[in-house]
Amino acid sequence: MNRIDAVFADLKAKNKPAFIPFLTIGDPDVRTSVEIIKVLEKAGASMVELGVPYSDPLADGPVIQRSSMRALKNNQISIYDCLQAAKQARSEGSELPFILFTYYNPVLQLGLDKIFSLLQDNDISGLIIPDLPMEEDGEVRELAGRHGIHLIPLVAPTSNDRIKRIVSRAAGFVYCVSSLGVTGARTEFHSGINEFLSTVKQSTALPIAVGFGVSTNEQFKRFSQLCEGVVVGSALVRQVEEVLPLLEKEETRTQALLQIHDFVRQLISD
Ligand SMILES: O=P(O)(O)OC[C@@H](O)[C@@H](O)c1c[nH]c2ccccc12
Repeated sequence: MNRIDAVFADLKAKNKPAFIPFLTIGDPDVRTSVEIIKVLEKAGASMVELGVPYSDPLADGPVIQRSSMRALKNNQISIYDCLQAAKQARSEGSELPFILFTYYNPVLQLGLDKIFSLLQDNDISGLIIPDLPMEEDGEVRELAGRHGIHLIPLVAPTSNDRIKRIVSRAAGFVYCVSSLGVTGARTEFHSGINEFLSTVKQSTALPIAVGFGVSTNEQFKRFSQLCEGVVVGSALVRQVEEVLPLLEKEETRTQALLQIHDFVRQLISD
């Protein structure tokens, strides 16, 4: 069974939501990303989106854009480095399912056949490509299925009559984008979000997760009532950005990691 399916089945039995953090790998470096993955697991993450930094992150707001630029400036992070981070976290005992989160261009540069054998060899359970439209995802979907990797689609409040077609080809879970625009913490969401989430829910037997803008415990709890999972990226990446000065010095790294841990604990507490 794919690790993602096992985690959602386990959480369903416990009637608990999945907490799915997004992390830009290589910000500030791969070693730190591995340590943050372990902190996320201890703090209660159900699975992790491993963000491949990209020079033209069209769907990202300023926090993740800055994070990607830091990762690329410091280390020229590639998909290989992200897989290395997953492998290292695994070797240090992480049981989390990993979802590789990448724009389409780095995938094309690596080559479709190559990437899926890499994902399989590195025990990656899912793949999200935000700029791969359903109309062009045939080959990717076929390869993903053949390698046991879940290709997780995004649906937006404006997807309307495309929702059924998108979710009919989904695997793992359906990623519901809460608002229009780019990633980034928000105080309010798309006006029809409750109806949107229930429409998606009724269109699939798969778990659904919501993302975009979640940054408070109140928002996490609100969406946990409507979905099986909640994705948080920018608010977490902002925490990493805030503790960068502490991460740079060995004597304050533990304090930095603890700050990230405590942020997550308060974000997802019942
Ligand atoms: O950052 P937010 O607002 O918490 O949203 C999650 C998001 O970070 C993550 O899933 C993501 C990062 N980059 C993206 C681009 C498109 C869609 C989703 C994403």
